Amino acid sequence: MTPPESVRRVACVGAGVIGGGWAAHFLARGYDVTAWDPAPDAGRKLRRLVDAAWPALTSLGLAEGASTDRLTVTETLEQAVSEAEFVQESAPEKLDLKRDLLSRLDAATPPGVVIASSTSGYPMTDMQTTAADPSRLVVGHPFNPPYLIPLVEVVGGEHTDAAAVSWAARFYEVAGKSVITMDKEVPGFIANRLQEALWREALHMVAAGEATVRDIDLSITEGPGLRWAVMGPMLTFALAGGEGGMAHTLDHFGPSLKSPWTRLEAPELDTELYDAVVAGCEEAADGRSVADLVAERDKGVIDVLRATGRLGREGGPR
Ligand SMILES: NC(=O)C1=CN([C@@H]2O[C@H](COP(=O)(O)OP(=O)(O)OC[C@H]3O[C@@H](n4cnc5c(N)ncnc54)[C@H](O)[C@@H]3O)[C@@H](O)[C@H]2O)C=CC1
Ligand SMILES: C[N+](C)(C)CC(=O)CC(=O)[O-]
Repeated sequence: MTPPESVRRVACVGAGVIGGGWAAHFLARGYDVTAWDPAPDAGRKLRRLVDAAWPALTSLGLAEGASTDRLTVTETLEQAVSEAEFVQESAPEKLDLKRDLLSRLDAATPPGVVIASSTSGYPMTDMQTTAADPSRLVVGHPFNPPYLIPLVEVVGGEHTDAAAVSWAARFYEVAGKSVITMDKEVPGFIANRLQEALWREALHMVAAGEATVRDIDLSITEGPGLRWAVMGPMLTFALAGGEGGMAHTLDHFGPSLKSPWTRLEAPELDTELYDAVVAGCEEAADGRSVADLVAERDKGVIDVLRATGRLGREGGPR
């Protein structure tokens, strides 16, 4: 198994929105990228996506030797992976298709090479059922576009070797990604469960004529979204408790979790959950006081407002 730090050749199988974004990311990080996709015009679309992303990636800073010339679009899947040291699968989100494809990739990829799926939510346990060597199959779930959004969620299936999960996590770090490695297989992983919960509520409100699509998006971009680029939902709500932190937030706003207006089944806010959330926020604060966190949040929000041209307009941020 090639050490993650020594990988030079990456294969991207499935080169649509996400596979193309992965190819752009790996190219910008200086890798040789081979890509295969069965669509007749996939190569042209892939090169168009990469060329469109390249100016932004150049402005962000390319790795030494990075070049779009290091992209090779192959005629067959087997050619794409024959010398790959890592494989990123980004085919359609269809379970049977992924099962068959991962088996094909397993058969065609040199032994010991980790194969990661971009799946948005399928457990690897459900996808690795027919592969001859399921031990090297992991989930490496990206966020669109992978060449700009750093997060990748890594998790194995029941038959995945723990070494493959840790290898993949390390490789993604070396390749410039922000990695969350999950110990438990949870459909939808972490971020999709969170953002799709919000999306479900938004769809309910549109269906009930309670909010327009425009107002739903504005409610985030002009509200919580500004904070979420700087601080996640837990620490953000800890600051809602002022000096009392998350403990006060839970005491003050916990009962509203059971409000009749919510459509989402709320967990029982029992002592175990209460203590876990409070302790988790204290750990995340990492010694920073509430005042430190408030200052950090406010600076970050101002930076985001400025970066998105919303600072200083008449009437303040809009
Ligand atoms: N679009 C998004 O925002 C995100 C998508 N994902 C995941 O990435 C994967 C790909 O999604 P998208 O890129 O959005 O879809 P897409 O439809 O843009 O691209 C899928 C590509 O797969 C190709 N393809 C079809 N059958 C194939 C096969 N048997 N083997 C290889 N390639 C095949 C298609 O020609 C197409 O180019 C899915 O698992 C999706 O859940 C993950 C994160 C975000
Ligand atoms: C819409 N989606 C479920 C495919 C989104 C993702 O999986 C991650 C993202 O890019 O938000």
